[in-house]
Amino acid sequence: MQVSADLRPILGPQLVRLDPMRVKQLQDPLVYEAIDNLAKLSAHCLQLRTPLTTCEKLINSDSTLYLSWKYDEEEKVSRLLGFAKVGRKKLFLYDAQMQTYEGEILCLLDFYVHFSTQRQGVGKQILDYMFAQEHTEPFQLALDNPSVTLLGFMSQKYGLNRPVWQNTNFVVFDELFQSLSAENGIEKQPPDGWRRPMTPRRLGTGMTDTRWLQHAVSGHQSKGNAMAAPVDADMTPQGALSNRAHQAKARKAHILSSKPLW
Ligand SMILES: CC(=O)SCCNC(=O)CCNC(=O)[C@H](O)C(C)(C)COP(=O)(O)OP(=O)(O)OC[C@H]1O[C@@H](n2cnc3c(N)ncnc32)[C@H](O)[C@@H]1OP(=O)(O)O
Repeated sequence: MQVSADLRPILGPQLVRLDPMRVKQLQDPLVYEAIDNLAKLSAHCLQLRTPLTTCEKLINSDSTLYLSWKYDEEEKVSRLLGFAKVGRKKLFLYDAQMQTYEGEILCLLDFYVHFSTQRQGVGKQILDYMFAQEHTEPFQLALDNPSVTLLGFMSQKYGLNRPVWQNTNFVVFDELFQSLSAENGIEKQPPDGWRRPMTPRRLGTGMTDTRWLQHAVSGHQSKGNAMAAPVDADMTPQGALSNRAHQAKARKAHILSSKPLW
């Protein structure tokens, strides 16, 4: 995304952290437009009707944008290369054994590198910078409805290849739960803001044990959009990389295209 101006005095270094206050302080229509246009490409890539990211939304949110850009001395233009938008969200999660957890976790909400610059290491640079700034390890990140490309990226660049899909379309990695589990018989302390709720009480006759958890949460509550069809719990990496990503994408597209009920 090209801007015919030298953005060095405005943006500073080539990898920049833009929290809502910083975005507000930019006060530069050129930069706002360039970020919004890059976010539109991200939405187009994911076949979303509305961009997940705009500067206006960022200013009014508690999300942070990590932006990679560079100034081309020869052509005297600035180019926005890619961005990652993250935010902390309180999530209710279950692991592959249906143990339940809840806590605040850093979520990757939107991640895009301009198509002309992909597979040149920009995405990894952005996430590495983000992890350092947020004092977070890659396995502690939740991905909001990740694309197949993003799952491949996390596997290849960070060795995270055991995604655990949640009914909310978030994905966390098995390593997150491993880091919380007992070591040498001693239960590890969960991170701040985390607790593992008691095993849910049995419903009905008790014939179903914990199976009800698989289908109990059928839609994204915050979107107010419960769906009739539950997502199949295919926990194999292959299944996660293909079927479930497509299902999640289809569900998200459905949610975005649904007419409001009122
Ligand atoms: C929560 C969410 O935001 S979900 C949406 C994620 N965004 C997208 O899917 C949009 C399209 N993709 C992109 O914008 C980028 O490819 C990103 C952001 C996923 C990664 O950025 P890049 O700058 O390409 O990453 P980087 O160069 O550091 O690493 C490349 C790795 O990403 C993966 N990857 C990137 N593009 C592709 C592709 N077209 N096909 C398969 N794997 C790919 C591979 O693991 C690749 O490693 P390799 O080139 O050694 O095979």
